[in-house]
Amino acid sequence: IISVREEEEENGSRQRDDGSWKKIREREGKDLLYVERCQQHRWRCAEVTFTCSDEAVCQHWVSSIREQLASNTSRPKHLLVYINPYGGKRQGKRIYEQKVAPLFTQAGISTSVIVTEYANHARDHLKMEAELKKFDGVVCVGGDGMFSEIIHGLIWRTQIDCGVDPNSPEEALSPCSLRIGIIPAGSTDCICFATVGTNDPVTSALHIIVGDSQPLDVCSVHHNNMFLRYSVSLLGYGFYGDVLSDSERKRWMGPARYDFSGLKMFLTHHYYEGTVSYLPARGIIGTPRDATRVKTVLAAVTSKVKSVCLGFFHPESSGEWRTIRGKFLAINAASMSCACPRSPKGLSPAAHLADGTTDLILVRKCSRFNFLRHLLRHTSKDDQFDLTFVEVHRVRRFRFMPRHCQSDSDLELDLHENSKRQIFSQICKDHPACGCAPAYSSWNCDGEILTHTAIDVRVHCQLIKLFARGIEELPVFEDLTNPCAI
Ligand SMILES: CCCCCCCCCCCCC/C=C/[C@@H](O)[C@H](COP(=O)(O)O)NC(=O)CCCCCCCCCCCCCCC
Ligand SMILES: Nc1ncnc2c1ncn2[C@@H]1O[C@H](COP(=O)(O)OP(=O)(O)O)[C@@H](O)[C@H]1O
Ligand SMILES: [Ca+2]
Repeated sequence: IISVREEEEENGSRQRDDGSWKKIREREGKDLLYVERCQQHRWRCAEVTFTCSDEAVCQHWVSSIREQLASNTSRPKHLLVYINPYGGKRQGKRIYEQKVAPLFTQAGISTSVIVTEYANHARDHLKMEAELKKFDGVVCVGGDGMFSEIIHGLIWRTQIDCGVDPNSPEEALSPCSLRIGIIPAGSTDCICFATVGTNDPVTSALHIIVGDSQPLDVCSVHHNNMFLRYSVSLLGYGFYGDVLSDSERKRWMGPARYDFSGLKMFLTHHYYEGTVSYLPARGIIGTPRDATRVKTVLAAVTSKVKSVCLGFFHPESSGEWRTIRGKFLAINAASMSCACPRSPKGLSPAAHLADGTTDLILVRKCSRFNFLRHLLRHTSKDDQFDLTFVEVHRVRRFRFMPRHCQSDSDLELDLHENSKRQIFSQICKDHPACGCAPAYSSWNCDGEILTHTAIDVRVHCQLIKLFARGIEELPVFEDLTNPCAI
């Protein structure tokens, strides 16, 4: 139930929102607004009118429904809304005003709305000015970049308030208590799509109104013990880093810039050398190669319950660091599936939202034809990891070092090759058309470019919470309280 509304008209008929006329019965009716599930994870606000000849009974219904709604502590009552008017197709403000604000009003939610005036406005407002105590949640109207601003502000502020040093890579960060709602109005909107199942402003608004809660893992990214950024979706070096760098110069093209740059970078076919080391996740249920997708926190909780029962759940137990050196077309860390309309199953279809791990996907140097096979599998049912040049590991922590940054002793091992390369790189500078790979790519961190290439990444389990419930893949009326039923 979203809310209950009392009919005001006394006589005849009245016009509905859609223009049609509705007959008012003899007695006043009570409209009940409720959530209706539609296709493909979409939700809509539906309406049903109840009438009763006894006005006292009627009033009793209304007041008890209102009391129950008011006493529901998971539902937000005051929200702080940030709108990026320049994200995606620049429709953020219109989307919020036309589709979302009327629903919040209907549900009795009060809002404080800030339309951002410059990049990082929302982040800095949350970091320093916002009176967070007044609110039950934050709403982000924009794309993944705008969401990234919001979490940077909120996580930073929470650490300062809790006396935790946000710069230290070893520090356990304090979880943020305010939930975040995402109204999709960006270009990719993968964080919304992967946590709600669709990019639809009304559906997102309804998840906020009913007070859903979905914990989410956050990766912290450091360079030489210096904090760089947080990431919740994709950290991508090589292909996705290059696509992002190239597409930033084509912002005027709107969301199509990614397809243009994607094609360009596919044809450019650069590979990068470096060393990846990682700490494999131990004691968790599931692997990135699981055919069955388990995305809802419910399923994650269920597997925890099962593993506790079986006695092998050790959240902190980790193995030894492992190291892989090579030439890569792409190094991707997906902390969630990264599903989006371009790839409805995402970069790592079985990634969990809230298990404290990220899926590290290494795509080694291969032919253009093979890389295309890998890319195309993101759009079909075929397994994108089932290729000899692709490997995937579920990890808690990883580091990357581009070859040119490696220590002297490492490089001495490669001395012979290195001197050859220096000669060739000079030739390449003189003849740029020779197609030799450049030394560095950049990291795409949730759609923002990182300033360093050598990074240390650590997953912080369930650091933030969203107004979402993961993608529902279970029959709606199954007994969700009984783990054995799932
Ligand atoms: C041939 C078709 C291949 C399709 C492969 C699609 C894989 C798509 C996986 C996308 C993962 C996206 C992860 C999310 C990243 C976002 O954080 C981030 C920021 O979003 P925002 O702008 O909303 O703020 N978005 C991005 O970095 C955009 C990544 C987009 C990648 C598009 C790649 C298109 C590839 C086209 C290759 C074409 C080859 C054709 C050969 C004939
Ligand atoms: N008022 C503003 N003017 C310019 N840039 C902004 C403004 N508000 C936010 N931004 C920045 O715009 C960038 C893109 O925002 P986003 O909402 O993710 O759209 P898109 O999905 O199209 O990239 C983000 O890096 C964000 O920091
Ligand atoms: Ca995860």
